Amino acid sequence: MTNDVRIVTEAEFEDWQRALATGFLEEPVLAAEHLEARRRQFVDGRLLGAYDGGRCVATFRSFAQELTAVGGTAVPANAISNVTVTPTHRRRGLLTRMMGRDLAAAKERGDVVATLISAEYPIYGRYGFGPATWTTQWTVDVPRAGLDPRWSGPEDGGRIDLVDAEDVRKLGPELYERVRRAQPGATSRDELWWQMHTGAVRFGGGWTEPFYAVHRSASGEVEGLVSYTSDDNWHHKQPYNTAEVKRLIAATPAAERALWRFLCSIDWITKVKSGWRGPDDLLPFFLPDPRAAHVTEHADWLWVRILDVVRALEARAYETTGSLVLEIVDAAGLAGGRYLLDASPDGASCVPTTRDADLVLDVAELAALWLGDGSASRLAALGRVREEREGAVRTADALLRGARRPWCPDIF
Ligand SMILES: CC(=O)SCCNC(=O)CCNC(=O)[C@H](O)C(C)(C)COP(=O)(O)OP(=O)(O)OC[C@H]1O[C@@H](n2cnc3c(N)ncnc32)[C@H](O)[C@@H]1OP(=O)(O)O
Repeated sequence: MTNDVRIVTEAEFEDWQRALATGFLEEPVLAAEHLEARRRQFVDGRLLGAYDGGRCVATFRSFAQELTAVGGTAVPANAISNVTVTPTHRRRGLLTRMMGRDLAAAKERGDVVATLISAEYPIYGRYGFGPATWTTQWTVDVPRAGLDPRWSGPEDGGRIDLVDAEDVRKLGPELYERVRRAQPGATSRDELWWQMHTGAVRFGGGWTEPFYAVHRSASGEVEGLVSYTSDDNWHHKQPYNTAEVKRLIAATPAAERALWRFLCSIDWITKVKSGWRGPDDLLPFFLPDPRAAHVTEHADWLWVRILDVVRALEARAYETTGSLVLEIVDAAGLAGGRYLLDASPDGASCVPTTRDADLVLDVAELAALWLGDGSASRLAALGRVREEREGAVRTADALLRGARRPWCPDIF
């Protein structure tokens, strides 16, 4: 029997939510308060469900987002989340049908890309998504770092202040807007995000109220914000506690340095867990001994699916001048074709062309190249980019690679 895939009505939300919790192996029935909180996502989201005899057996949600391209332009993105298929209905093509429907709608609407954070690596490549940002977590062994134990605040006239959740909801959004517009790979946050991440709206159990600290520059401007928790490991002979960073954002390297320095100076704290950082984060090099920062995780993070090659390539910035004819293979028929990219630091044009291709690649490979992280040479070595004109791979690397690696600070 084929299951019906359709848009979920408000009256069906509770059943959809139960299916979602089941797919993510969470308690299937939510407390009324948490259900109401989650219902708020319904307002801004596009919810799909698959139904079997009136019961929801698969879930899918997408919502409007912005993604920062290389150079700082934010492009409209179709963010995908809450993808589940109930274990009794797996491997019958339900995800494929929901994805096909949602991506077609996003293309029709004019979104430039679709984005998601993938639960497992093998799921989304088949739909044209490629891993476009990576994340690294470090644990700092504070005594080993070689920092001056007498530190009592920034030396440059800046200051660190502990603040409350309410202050974070007031100060955070403006700071984050500044940060994400300068950070390729960063995605937008809405008001609900700030409420969820400061405890004002709770989706379920597992919330520990963090400490919040802001960094202000010498002129009083808020330039950095950190939320962190600490474990309860106090021992009367030898305190050894771990501070775990939930989120740390900074608009300047001075604010970034000061916040890490602050975390490493808190009495009793002997370890600082960094949370999800960009793979070329400055953290280890703020420490006199960078080896005190151990990598504990390194993994793919934001997956991107290019829906509109012309607008994607014209939206980003280029450090050098060059042209390339890219042949993009797209099995779903959403973005495939041959495109001539003419790029320079003054801007770029991208148009469909009948000229011979310089490089042939799948749309999934274009994602990382577009966001500045991919190496065309590496992809060519793996056989995922085919060079049709000698030197085209080198041109692609010179044109497309970003000066810093992209980073998406959020999970959604
Ligand atoms: C953005 C997010 O929300 S990420 C969260 C994703 N959700 C989860 O991980 C929750 C647990 N898993 C699930 O709910 C399901 O297994 C899903 C959603 C991953 C897949 O749903 P299904 O309906 O079974 O997928 P569908 O039948 O459409 O499969 C399509 C293809 O992908 C393959 N595939 C699906 N899931 C996986 C997987 N986890 N690993 C490898 N291959 C997979 C299928 O084998 C199939 O391949 P084929 O076309 O070669 O036959």
